[in-house]
Amino acid sequence: MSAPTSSLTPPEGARPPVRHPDAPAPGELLGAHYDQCFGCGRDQAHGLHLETRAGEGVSVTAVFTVKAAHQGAPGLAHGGVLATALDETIGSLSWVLRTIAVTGRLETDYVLPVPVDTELHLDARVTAVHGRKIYGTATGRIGAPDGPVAVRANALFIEVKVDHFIENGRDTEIRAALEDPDQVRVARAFEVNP
Ligand SMILES: CCCCC/C=C\C/C=C\C/C=C\C/C=C\CCCC(=O)SCCNC(=O)CCNC(=O)[C@H](O)C(C)(C)COP(=O)(O)OP(=O)(O)OC[C@H]1O[C@@H](n2cnc3c(N)ncnc32)[C@H](O)[C@@H]1OP(=O)(O)O
Repeated sequence: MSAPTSSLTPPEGARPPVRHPDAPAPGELLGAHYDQCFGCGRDQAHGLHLETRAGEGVSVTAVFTVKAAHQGAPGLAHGGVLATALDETIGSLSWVLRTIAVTGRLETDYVLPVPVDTELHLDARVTAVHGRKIYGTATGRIGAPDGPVAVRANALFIEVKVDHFIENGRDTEIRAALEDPDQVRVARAFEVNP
């Protein structure tokens, strides 16, 4: 029987990721890509408020503090919320690639329960790129960057243009985003590729 293949395994011909020359410096705090984003948005009252920083190479780190609103079982984080934190962290690699991409597939391993009030320290990196397909991986650790591994994910992101959002988003929010100079500046920053 041949080895199992997965859409999360980079195909032959995939290449290593390239850090964009204008990527934020390692350690630099990445802003929100959208103020209403459930993962990183500053104005999203119900969100995770992830604080993400650029790393070395094509990597990022993030911190997510688990709140009572994120519970699934008493005193423990909901698995879907943890998947969101992993998804958002991998998605933030967009800032380092300067490429807009959306999640096509996300596979999550839950290793340890994560209590409320935990600071979950996440790190993510791009492992390979093949055409519009971007392969990423992320790990979440409890309490510190070298704490015990609680969650892991592998993901396939697909590169899209800003038009993806303009064509698919609800009119009200798209109009507001296009009228917000800060939002337009963020979107433009991702459109310029060498
Ligand atoms: C003006 C407002 C602007 C606002 C935004 C501004 C800036 C944003 C900037 C930066 C973003 C920064 C950070 C983001 C951080 C976190 C966000 C979290 C990420 C998310 O939470 S994001 C939401 C969830 N996400 C979706 O909402 C996607 C829904 N979906 C689709 O919109 C389509 O489905 C799409 C576009 C994915 C593909 O559609 P498509 O037509 O363009 O391309 P196609 O189907 O041809 O796929 C091309 C190749 O990918 C392979 N492929 C595709 N899907 C696959 C799958 N699932 N599994 C395995 N392989 C797959 C195909 O097999 C083919 O492979 P091959 O080339 O080898 O044949």
